[in-house]
Amino acid sequence: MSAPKKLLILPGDGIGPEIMHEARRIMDWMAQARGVRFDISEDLVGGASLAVHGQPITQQVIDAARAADAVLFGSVGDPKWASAGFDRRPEIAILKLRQELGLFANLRPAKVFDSLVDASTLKPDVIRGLDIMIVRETVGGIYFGTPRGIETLPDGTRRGINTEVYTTAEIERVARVAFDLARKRDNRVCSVEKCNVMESGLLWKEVVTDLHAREYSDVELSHMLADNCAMQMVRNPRQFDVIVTGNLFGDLLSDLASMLTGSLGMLPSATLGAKGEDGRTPALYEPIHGSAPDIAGQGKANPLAQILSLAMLLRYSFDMQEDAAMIEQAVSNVLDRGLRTPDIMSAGKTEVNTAGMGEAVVAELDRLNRAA
Ligand SMILES: NC(=O)c1ccc[n+]([C@@H]2O[C@H](COP(=O)([O-])OP(=O)(O)OC[C@H]3O[C@@H](n4cnc5c(N)ncnc54)[C@H](O)[C@@H]3O)[C@@H](O)[C@H]2O)c1
Ligand SMILES: CC(C)[C@H](C(=O)O)[C@@H](O)C(=O)O
Ligand SMILES: [Mg+2]
Repeated sequence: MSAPKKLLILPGDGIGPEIMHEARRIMDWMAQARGVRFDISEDLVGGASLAVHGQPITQQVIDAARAADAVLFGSVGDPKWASAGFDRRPEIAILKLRQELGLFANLRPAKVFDSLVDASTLKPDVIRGLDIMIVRETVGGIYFGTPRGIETLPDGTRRGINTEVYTTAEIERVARVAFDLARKRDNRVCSVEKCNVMESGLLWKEVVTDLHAREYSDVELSHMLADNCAMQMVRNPRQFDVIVTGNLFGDLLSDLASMLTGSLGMLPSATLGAKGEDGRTPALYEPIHGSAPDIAGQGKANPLAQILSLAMLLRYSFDMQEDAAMIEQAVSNVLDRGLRTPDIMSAGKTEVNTAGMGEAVVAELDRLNRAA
């Protein structure tokens, strides 16, 4: 029998530990009801790590993430550390993990569950059946380009600097992920940049166009300026299948896309690296939202993005298609039955707290498992 898969769990800050608790509930159920064995370890990141180790992520955690078959991440960020200095931000934990593990392709699917069409602030007719995949580049662009920093000018005023940098290789590898995904979906990619203003955007467009002509001419390719894309996503989001874009635009567009599905608390993500010589693909799974300090500790957080991130982990890293599909089905059924955390609550539905939603998903999994 092969060794159990190594799973590193990093709950983080704010609502992170609360929603991770519900994902763990699912893992416990899988072990007990389906005999699924994982080699699970858990560690500190973000403000939780700063409080104990004085740094947002330790080398030990980075090494453990590298050694794991997959990482399930919660969220980081805590206003307590706002004045601790830019080098001691909790958010460094996720940025460092992406960089150190080479996690360059962040897959952010925005799918509308039928029973949540009324939860979106957009009209049901606009979002019913929506299924978009945003592929966001996550180790380059303005997040990491140099020069960067804050400098004091001779006249005593200050200047903040960040630089958008993309190389051909960085653009090509993320575009390849988008084209490959499109082939398994509706076969359409929309590449998003601002080539009208930024040279890095111009290069982005050229590289994607060249790669398409060389290797992916069977896929329909379109290009869109990022500002127009934000508008089109609200006007007519179903026009999109796969969107591929850089780090910052992808961050903004995916938060926007989450509201089409009803709530930021609904969107999971997978961030993948390049396959190594050992045949393993480094991967981290996390909700796209943050630590939500405004609702932390109140039992109000929606755990579904975290639970759906676990489903993505099972599908992409462990090839457990049946288990992943069963979790997604359980989530869908629970929503069909009218259970809602406050962020997706509407008239006539039943409000539950974070634990209530997790328990309901487990009960539904149990029902589906017995019926199978
Ligand atoms: N990957 C990450 O760990 C990550 C992602 C985004 C933001 N952050 C960090 O999180 C902190 C808070 O940032 P923010 O407030 O701008 O963004 P946020 O995503 O934490 O919250 C934005 C809004 O959405 C709500 N929300 C988010 N997740 C929810 C959930 N699961 N259920 C119900 N409501 C939910 C929050 O209550 C809040 O009103 C900051 O420190 C930020 O840097 C971390
Ligand atoms: C916390 C922050 C560094 C992060 C990002 O900007 O990538 C977050 O907003 C996200 O979407 O994962
Ligand atoms: Mg974000």
